This record gives sequence, structure tokens and C-alpha cells, in this order.
Amino acid sequence: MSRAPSRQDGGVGSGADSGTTAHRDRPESLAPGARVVIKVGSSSLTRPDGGLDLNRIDIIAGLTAGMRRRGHDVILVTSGAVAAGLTPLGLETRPQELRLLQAAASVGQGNLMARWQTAMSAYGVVAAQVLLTAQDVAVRSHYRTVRATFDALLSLGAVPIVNENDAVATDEFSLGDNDHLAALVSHLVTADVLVLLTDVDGLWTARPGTPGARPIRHVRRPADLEGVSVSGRGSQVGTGGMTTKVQAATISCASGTATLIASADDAAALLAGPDLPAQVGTWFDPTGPHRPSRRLWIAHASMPEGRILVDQGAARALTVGKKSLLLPGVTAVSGDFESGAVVDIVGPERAVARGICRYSAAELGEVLAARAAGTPAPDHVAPVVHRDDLAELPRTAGA
Ligand SMILES: Nc1ncnc2c1ncn2[C@@H]1O[C@H](COP(=O)(O)OP(=O)(O)O)[C@@H](O)[C@H]1O
Ligand SMILES: N[C@@H](CCC(=O)OP(=O)(O)O)C(=O)O
Repeated sequence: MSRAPSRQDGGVGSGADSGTTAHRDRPESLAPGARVVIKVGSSSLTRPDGGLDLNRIDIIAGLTAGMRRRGHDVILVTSGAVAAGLTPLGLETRPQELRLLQAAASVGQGNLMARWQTAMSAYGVVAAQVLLTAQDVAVRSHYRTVRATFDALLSLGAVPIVNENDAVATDEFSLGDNDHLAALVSHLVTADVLVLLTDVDGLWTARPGTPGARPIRHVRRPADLEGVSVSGRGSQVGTGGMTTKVQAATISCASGTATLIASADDAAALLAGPDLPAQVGTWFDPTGPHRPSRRLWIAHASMPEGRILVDQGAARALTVGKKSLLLPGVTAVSGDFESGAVVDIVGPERAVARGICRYSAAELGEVLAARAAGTPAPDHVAPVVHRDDLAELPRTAGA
């Protein structure tokens, strides 16, 4: 499907947009042709008795079909596999143990996908199951393959229906929550808008029900979140609460994808036509351009294999000077990695960046040892991490 030229404005109609970041209003409509990732949480797909809410699945399938007719590419990220597997296995509540969660997800995913497929096909939409693991986004060659799969599905007019492949995820190697998965998928497909549908009307100043808590309708920049109390405790069936949604919005917005957190009850009000009512959900403006996928992959999806400690001057050169990391700034190295590995770069106060290291840990160790002994170091001229291979980490991340 052809894409509308919506990249400059985050895929939204300009509405009352003054054009300046400081006074930008919330957009009033979805731009024609915007590519939209819709994530539906477990809390929105399950009934109080634990079964799948087929009415909700039908509504979202119908909205997806309508959006496709209006020219949008739609990618659905669905939770609910664990929740859908509990009752058939005779489990009364969500188990803690990984193997039981995986058993539930294995049973539930088939059920969940069958329901989506039936609902989508009733509206003439071809649904495609895509189950991802952390490896698929952490290993660059997998990442490229997955992106090609999404491109093929979208160009053939199918709607990818994505979940984590919970049955094979391990404790150490799992995406953990579908809000994060939805942010990574948004980046993979260069989405214009990410819609996180949940059981609450967007982000509130504090957990709804807290005295004085009120909904926030528009987040223009991360600083707008100061003072907002976000809890990781969600519904009975959900994972991560509002914390993972705000993290997902932050990741997506930084890579040019506007994000809307809203109640699944308001899905029709938001997605049945181009209009985006101002008093529904929370809209997060994009905070950066659609970034080259390589940099975002380095920052949010890759698995660092080691750490390079740097002095204050090097940390400043990376963060303020926007420079490459050079050998003289390196003070120590940890981990056993080959050249080409992703590493965290840690300054005296915190982890400042993540990047692809052009030397192995052993080569860096040799340089450091020679420096300590006052003997000539091997004659390396290449930067340790080139600026093009480097992504800065936000202040809150890392050490
Ligand atoms: N500041 C906040 N604003 C809105 N909701 C919040 C906030 N802090 C915590 N929450 C909780 O987050 C829950 C949604 O998260 P979760 O149950 O994980 O949903 P999902 O299953 O849709 O991913 C809401 O039910 C709400 O109680
Ligand atoms: N992959 C899991 C979803 C985990 C998750 O993040 O759930 P939720 O917080 O409801 O989006 C499942 O399908 O049950």
C-alpha cells in the first residue's frame, strides 16, 4: 500500500498545530495513509471470568478493516495468550512460574489467533500471525529479516497480528511486556502512530482512583511527565501497568512515532474515522524524527555484550560534543566481546551511550595494559565506537 507523505508531522493531521513544538495542540485527525500500530492489552481482551472478550475482538477487527479501506496500513500487537490459556488448563489465576506461564501461552495463543483470524476474515481482512522473540529484535540479522517479513505482509495487504513467542521466551531473554514489543514493532515498520489500547482512559496524573488524579490529554515532551505518578502495577491480567506504556511512548516518540494511550472502550471513537477527539486518551507528540533504524536498534533492541568505561572528557565528547569515542578516553573494559559487538559506554556518573565497538575486548585490554605499563600501545587509529554506530542513552538509564 502506498504511504501518504506523513513523516514530517508524525502522521497526524495538523489541526490547530501552530508549527512550534512549544505551543503545538493535540492533532485533530489521523493523516490519510498514516501507518498505525495498534496494541491491545490483556485487560482489554479478557472478560471478568477470564475468557476472551469476543465482542472486543470483533469491534477491533471491524475498525481495522475500516482503517485499511481508508488507506491506512495497520499492524496489530495483541496480548492475551496467557490469559486465554488459563481457563482451559484449569488455572484460576495468572501463575508466577515461567513454565506455567509458557504452558498457558501455548494453549492461549492458538485460541487467541483463531479468534482474531475469524473476526478479521468476517470483515474481508487477511490476518497474519507474527510471533517474535527478544532474539528477533536483539540480533541484527534477525531484525532485518523480521522487517522484510513485515514489509512483505503489508505490501500484500495483510494485517500482521503480533505477539511475543511466549512459549520459547526464557527469563533472561524475554521482551517481558507487549508495550515494549509494540514500540519495537513501531520502529521496525516505521509507524506514524502507535495506539496503546488498555483498560483506562490514558495516562493520569496518578493511578486512577487516587484522590485528585486527573487525565492528561497531551504530552509534548518528556519534561511534561515530571510529577506524574505512574505505577507498574496494572490490572489482574496485564503486565507492567502504566509504567511500560509510558516507556513505550518515550521510545516510540523518540523515533518519530506519535503515541496515543487510550481505553479500548474508546477504540471506535478514535479509530472509526479520521477525527481524533481531544478529550479521549493521552496523545504523546513525537520528540524526534524517524531515526535510522540502526541507531534505534542499538539503543533499544540490541543486547550489550560488554561495557567500556570512559573518563569525564570522553563522556562529554559523546553527549555534548556528539563525537565518536576515541581510545584515549577509555579507562577500562569489561566483558568478553569480539569487534562488532554492542557495548555500553559508561562515564564516571552513568551509562551515557550504547554502540558498536570496532575493537574486541582483548584488543582494548592490550591497549590499556600497555598504557598502564608505560610501553608503546598497539598502533590503532580507528575510533573505538564511531559516531554513526552510537546511540546516546537517556539520563535515567544505566549506571
Ligand atoms: N498514572 C496512571 N495513569 C493511568 N493508569 C495507571 C497509572 N498508574 C498505574 N495505572 C494502571 O495501569 C493499568 C493498565 O496497565 P495494564 O493492566 O498492564 O494494562 P494492559 O493489560 O492493557 O497492558 C490501569 O488499569 C491503571 O490502574
Ligand atoms: N505475551 C503476553 C502479554 C504480556 C503483556 O505485556 O500483557 P499486557 O500488559 O496485557 O499487554 C500474552 O500474550 O499473554
